Amino acid sequence: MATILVAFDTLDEGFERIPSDHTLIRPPHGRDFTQEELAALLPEADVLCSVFDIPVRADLIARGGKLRLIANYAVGYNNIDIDYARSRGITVTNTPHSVIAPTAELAMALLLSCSRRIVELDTMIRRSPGVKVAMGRTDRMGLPLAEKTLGIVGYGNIGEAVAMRCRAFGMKVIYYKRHRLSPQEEEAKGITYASLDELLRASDVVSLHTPYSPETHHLIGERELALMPAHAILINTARGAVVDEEALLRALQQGSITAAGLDVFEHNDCPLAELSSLPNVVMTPHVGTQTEDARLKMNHEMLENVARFLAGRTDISRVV
Ligand SMILES: NC(=O)C1=CN([C@@H]2O[C@H](COP(=O)(O)OP(=O)(O)OC[C@H]3O[C@@H](n4cnc5c(N)ncnc54)[C@H](O)[C@@H]3O)[C@@H](O)[C@H]2O)C=CC1
Ligand SMILES: O=C(O)C(=O)[C@H](O)COP(=O)(O)O
Repeated sequence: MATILVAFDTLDEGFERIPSDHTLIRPPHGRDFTQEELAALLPEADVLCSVFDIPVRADLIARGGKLRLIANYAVGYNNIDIDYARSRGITVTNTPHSVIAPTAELAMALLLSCSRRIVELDTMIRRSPGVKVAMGRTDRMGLPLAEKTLGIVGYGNIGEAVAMRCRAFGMKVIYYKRHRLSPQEEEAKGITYASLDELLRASDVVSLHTPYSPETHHLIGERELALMPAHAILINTARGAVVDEEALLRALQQGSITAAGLDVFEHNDCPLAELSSLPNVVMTPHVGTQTEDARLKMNHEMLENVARFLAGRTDISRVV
């Protein structure tokens, strides 16, 4: 029978999927296991349940002599040393289905907040409690979305869900990914391919949805930001280091793009301090999947992967 080490604090719902003859090791509610605790517990574990903000590096994995499965509670798995896991024959799974809609909804929330300057206007009202804020007819105008162009960088599950929502707002959608879709797929989805440079030049809104990898590190840097029109908006719900945050800060300060909506940040999800003083930035602290529904579904999806793997099934969300 297997020992399942759950590295992080999570809901209880979903654990009923694990047959009771397996041993579960979970941290006390309210906190995650530390790296030291994980290193001490791993030699006993057949399965490790991990999450995007707990690094699962080679030195930690190496402690798991019996480890057969790392089940990540996230679609992104850049917290795991995948090459080392592969070299050890350890399976890695993720939770691709439950994160799609909530993350796409957050991207829409950031987009609408930026395009209609919601946070800036809300702050104005709060600064003068009980006083009507006087707005000139042309003060603080927003960017309309209808008939504008959305550029999706990384057209996978979440990119597609954002594209679908933006099409409902009347936007034209162009996309960039490594492997272009077939003309039939493009036609069915109502999207047009562009190279990254073409997309950046042509888009009024750019929304990032690639995984983080050495290939996507600083995919959007100074050169790419300079290609975007001055009225354009950048949305990042992917991973912080897909964008060169220093370069983004300069672009926003200099007005070479209009606004940014950011859920993720380059340095361990801690935004550069200077971003906080810019009215044209809307920030959230990596909460793409922070809804009750998503948290439940992610738990179920992760634990279903564990239960199926332990039952010898291959119908799991396997990344390695
Ligand atoms: N802010 C949040 O809370 C959340 C963030 N995420 C992030 O969103 C990312 C995307 O998630 P999904 O859409 O589910 O993944 P996915 O695997 O369905 O789609 C990723 C897309 O990016 C493309 N891509 C990969 N490398 C590329 C490159 N170098 N250049 C251009 N395109 C490239 C792929 O071809 C694919 O179309 C995750 O990897 C994760 O980092 C996901 C969920 C929640
Ligand atoms: O799925 C991903 O990739 C994510 O970024 C996660 O949904 C974030 O989940 P938490 O770590 O906030 O539980």
